[in-house]
Amino acid sequence: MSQVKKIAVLTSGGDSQGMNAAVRAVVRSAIYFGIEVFGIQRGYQGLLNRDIFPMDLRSVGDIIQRGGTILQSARCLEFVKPEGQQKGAEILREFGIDGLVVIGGDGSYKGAQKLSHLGIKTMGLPGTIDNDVSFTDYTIGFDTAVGVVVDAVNKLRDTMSSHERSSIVEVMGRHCGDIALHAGLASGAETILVPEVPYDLNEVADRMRDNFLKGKRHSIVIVAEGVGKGEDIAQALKERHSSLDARVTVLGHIQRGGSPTPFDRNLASRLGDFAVRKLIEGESGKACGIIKGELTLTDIDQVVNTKKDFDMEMYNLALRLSQ
Ligand SMILES: Nc1ncnc2c1ncn2[C@@H]1O[C@H](COP(=O)(O)OP(=O)(O)OP(=O)(O)O)[C@@H](O)[C@H]1O
Ligand SMILES: O=P(O)(O)OC[C@H]1O[C@](O)(CO)[C@@H](O)[C@@H]1O
Ligand SMILES: [Mg+2]
Repeated sequence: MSQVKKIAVLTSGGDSQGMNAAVRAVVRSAIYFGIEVFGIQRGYQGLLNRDIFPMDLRSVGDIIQRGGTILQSARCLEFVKPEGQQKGAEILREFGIDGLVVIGGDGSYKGAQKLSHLGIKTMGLPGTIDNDVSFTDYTIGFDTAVGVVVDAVNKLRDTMSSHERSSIVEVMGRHCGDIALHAGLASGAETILVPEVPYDLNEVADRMRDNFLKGKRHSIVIVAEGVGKGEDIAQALKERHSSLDARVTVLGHIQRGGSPTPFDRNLASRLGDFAVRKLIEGESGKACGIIKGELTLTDIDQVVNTKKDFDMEMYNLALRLSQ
């Protein structure tokens, strides 16, 4: 018989497509295994505000296909402080909650780590478009966000080719170039600028000019926001070669919206159920992930202390194929 009788779930940090599918999976699996489930509104802020309510099977109906998060999300500064974390742990105890599932990114994981050190059984689920969480190949929302970027680049290509222009596309990913990399390879971008790889703007400008001379009719540059502003890059390129007619598109929060892809829905469903089953088995202070298709469990301490590797092979491939 499981020691876990009541669990809670929250979504934290920037929302991501598939968070709803993850919440649904947590709620429905918990109920299936005879566990009471509570939702916490607005992440750690809602926890501190005691915004905690029971969830049932119907409360997660009709959400698997919806972007955003029905639990809403927040960035809560109070929770970064030890007093906030202490208060959060006390509130969870007051509600009789024996396990907490935190769906969020690397920052949210740090909050879960702190709660776990305070004796709360926690499970992290990687929910962020950034794909910057270690010990998982993919985070929930990343695939959908990459799809949004690729769709936008497809459209930009049409008009850029007609006018023989360059398109500078600024994409999200605070400190991580994964959205830029995966969208860049999938959309055939000639240049991918990411925080993980140093670059020389003179070389980038020369390469773009040469590509036009070789007969290319457009040039796509994907810039991860961690590198700098697309507008500044465009200006710098034009200063090097005035022939480069570079136009900037900042995709912004559109990347965080829309219906999750089947990949994100399935990832979220598998991970949500896995988190519940692992809590029942007595696991705590862990992060759930997927590595080479297999669901994995890693100490959350290790996850928050490890920076995710950047895939240089994929980066070089993208450059090779876009000659
Ligand atoms: N060091 C920390 N200790 C405790 N809590 C933290 C810490 N860092 C972040 N958090 C909590 O997690 C929340 C979300 O973190 P953050 O804003 O970094 O987003 P995230 O979870 O990384 O998601 P994303 O990067 O996708 O927006 C913070 O607002 C804060 O409440
Ligand atoms: O929505 P906000 O708070 O402006 O945060 C934007 C940041 O959140 C992310 O979208 C991740 O959730 C980052 O890629 C981006 O830098
Ligand atoms: Mg983050």
